[in-house]
Amino acid sequence: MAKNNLNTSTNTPGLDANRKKEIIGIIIMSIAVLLGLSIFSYNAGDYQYARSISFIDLFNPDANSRLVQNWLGPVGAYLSHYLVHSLFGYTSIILALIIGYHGWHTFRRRDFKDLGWLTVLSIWGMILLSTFIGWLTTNADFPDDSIWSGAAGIAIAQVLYNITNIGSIIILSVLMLVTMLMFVDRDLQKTIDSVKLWIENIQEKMEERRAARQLRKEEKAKEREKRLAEKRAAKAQKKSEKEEEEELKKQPISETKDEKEPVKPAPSIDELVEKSEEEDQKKREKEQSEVKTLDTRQRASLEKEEEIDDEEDDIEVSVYVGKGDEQADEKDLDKLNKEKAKEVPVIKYKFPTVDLLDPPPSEGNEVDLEEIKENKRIILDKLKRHKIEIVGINAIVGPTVTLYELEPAPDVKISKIESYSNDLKMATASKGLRMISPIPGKSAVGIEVPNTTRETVYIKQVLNTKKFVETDFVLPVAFGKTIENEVFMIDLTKMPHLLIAGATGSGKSVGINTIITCLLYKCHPDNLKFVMIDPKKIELSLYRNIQNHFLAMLPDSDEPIITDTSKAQDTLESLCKEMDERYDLLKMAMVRDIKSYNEKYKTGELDEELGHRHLPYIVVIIDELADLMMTAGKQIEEPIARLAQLARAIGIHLVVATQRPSVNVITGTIKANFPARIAYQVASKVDSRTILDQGGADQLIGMGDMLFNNGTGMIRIQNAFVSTEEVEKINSFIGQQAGYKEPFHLPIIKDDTSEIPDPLEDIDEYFEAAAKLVILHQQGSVSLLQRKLKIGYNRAGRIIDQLFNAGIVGPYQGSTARDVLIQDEDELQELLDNLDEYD
Ligand SMILES: Nc1ncnc2c1ncn2[C@@H]1O[C@H](COP(=O)(O)OP(=O)(O)OP(=O)(O)O)[C@@H](O)[C@H]1O
Repeated sequence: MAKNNLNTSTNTPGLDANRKKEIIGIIIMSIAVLLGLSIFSYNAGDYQYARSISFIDLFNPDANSRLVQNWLGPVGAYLSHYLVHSLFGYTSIILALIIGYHGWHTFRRRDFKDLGWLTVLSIWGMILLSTFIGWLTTNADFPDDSIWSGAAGIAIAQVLYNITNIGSIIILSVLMLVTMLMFVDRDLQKTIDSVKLWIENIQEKMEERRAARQLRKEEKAKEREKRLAEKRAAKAQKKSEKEEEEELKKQPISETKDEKEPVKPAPSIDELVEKSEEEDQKKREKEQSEVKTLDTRQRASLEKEEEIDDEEDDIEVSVYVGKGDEQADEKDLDKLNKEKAKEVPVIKYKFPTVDLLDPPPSEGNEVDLEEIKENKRIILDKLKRHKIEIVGINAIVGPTVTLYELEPAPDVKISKIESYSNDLKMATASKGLRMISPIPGKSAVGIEVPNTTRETVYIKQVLNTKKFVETDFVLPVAFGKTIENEVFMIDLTKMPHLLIAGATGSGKSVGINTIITCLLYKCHPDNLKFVMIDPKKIELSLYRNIQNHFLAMLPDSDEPIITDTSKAQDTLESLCKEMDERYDLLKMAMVRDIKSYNEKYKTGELDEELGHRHLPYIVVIIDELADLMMTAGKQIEEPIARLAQLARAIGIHLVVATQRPSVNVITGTIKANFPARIAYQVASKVDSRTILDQGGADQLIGMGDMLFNNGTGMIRIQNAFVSTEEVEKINSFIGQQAGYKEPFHLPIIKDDTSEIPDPLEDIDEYFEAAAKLVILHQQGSVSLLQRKLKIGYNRAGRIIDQLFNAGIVGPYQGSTARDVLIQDEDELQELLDNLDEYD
């Protein structure tokens, strides 16, 4: 539109906007050249002569103007005096270069977007350089009379020196270095990548050349052989003809001789070409079968939406949209959960109902065929320009991105397409463009281009699918939807720990809420406990409401959500102790994992007297590992690594998130023990590599766009969105129910170096009642206290320890209950009276 206006307003025929730009460009470049020449030919004495020239002198051929040596005469003398002498010395030449570059841009009608940054950086570089030289001139006897630095450079250097003394040269040097690096490239990673790419391209070209040379050599050799063979055949024929003649001469009446064995003719050029084509075909097939073996996952069933055929090119694009998983009936999950709750009579519990979740908007996202057509055109255009031929395109439309599967012509190297990913990114003007090369299982390259309008995946769409409702996973987590619109679900017991990273605002917290929500909708509080560590103090605070149902904590802690680093450390150590205890229990029960253990316990095969108990799964959520690592480092790293290494079989699973995926937060030890990793959008390729061991997460587009890597392959998922209101509703639904008397208690960590604790320190309020019970039953057993006092295993165990310390029961005796050392209540009273602190 603007262009049209411009054209109509210019009435001069032949001088359209573009031509004007070219003329202006040439004028600007000429000015730059003149300026450069005047600076280049600066002469210190010129200015005096130039000043003495009067107006009349300009018409006098013998006037002083003749004495001016500057190539641009008096005008040049003035210009160069101000620029070289008064301002920045010879470094002012940079000004001429900048002006010239602007002229060139105008002439080539290029975009000025990036030029602003370069101009500022160049001017800054000029001032810095002249100051640097000025410093050397004034402080290091640089052989110069300010021509190189100019008066301004010297003045700035002087001021800097007066302020920071010798520090000024260090400051200047560092600034110079940084400026130089910025000149090289604003994004150093990009530079390294492009240098790598460049080297790879050269290598590729050299290889191609070598192959071509080899081919030529082989062809020549074959030709030579062919010629030789022909010669030999001709010779042989001649010889045989001669022999025949001689024979005929010798036996003129004899019958015709036996037919001689024909000489094998040399292969023709056509045969050779055919043979080499066959060999190539075999090679290609072998390559393709190798690629196929990379496939790690099944493709979901896709529905073909449309076939777009453009008149401009003859390649049609087949558009596919995943069918999505079948939705369950609204009441299915609730019904199943009701049954499940009945099976666990320990407490009366109602699972959160599906209607607590917001219904997704009724209208789905339309597939934008125009957008697909446009992207296809851009991609093909770009590749065609680089002489890359594509023979087929599929577009798979996902909720956030569309995957274009490009099938290159047989002779095109897949790595060649990959090298143009930056070009394609610019051409499609997309924020994040990810390349998958090759697509596992296919000899095709994938290009993921973000959709202009993305579709939010709501948690209800994911939880209310048959896949989730009917799953028999123990700890099912349905993260969201894949590009094929499939619900992506894992069993945390199989994974078994998750490491999550993503820049701030990328959707980590929503992701953690999705994980917890999935588990709350599928697990009974008797089977699942959470340990929540939230140094940021806000994200997980909503879950305080469900502490008596689902949270596990240290008995002496008054905060169900751990926000303090030292408490976090204690809790992690306590979890290690719980892990060791669980291992002992599993060993005693002679089972290999928690599932078999709980089954055995349920059937009554395990004796409570020996400390056997039902073991709930424990999911430890750490939202912001960086905060903990910064303050406690090794003390936090060690228990996390231990748990991650060993806790899998005994039902303790870690979900650890951080917004700072640097190597001092995600250390080698932590990383090695978390094979399953999730990356939301991160700031750089380096961050992506820290979390996923490869790039890609830097190309994600935020708001729950994530990559999941379980060590065997990578998959892009749109995380399901669960709002804070939904989380609140679920929590208050559970929190309102009666639940257990207290949160699940983790074992107390005893300081090994300290003595046996004072028997009457932190005495339990049930101490006296417990003492009376064991005396009455003459049996010092934990399960007796658990049953009669309706308390948990840990607390009962602690009370037994206190009874032992007070001399009421005897020491631990393995499988049998402890002896009771007091005979009756009178004796007990006497003992209690003697314990003065207890009075
Ligand atoms: N799956 C999603 N679908 C749609 N929008 C989302 C999704 N996940 C996150 N968002 C949007 O992005 C915003 C930021 O998400 P979130 O708070 O989870 O980021 P974060 O990575 O936890 O950030 P921080 O580290 O600062 O807490 C949310 O308020 C929401 O609007």
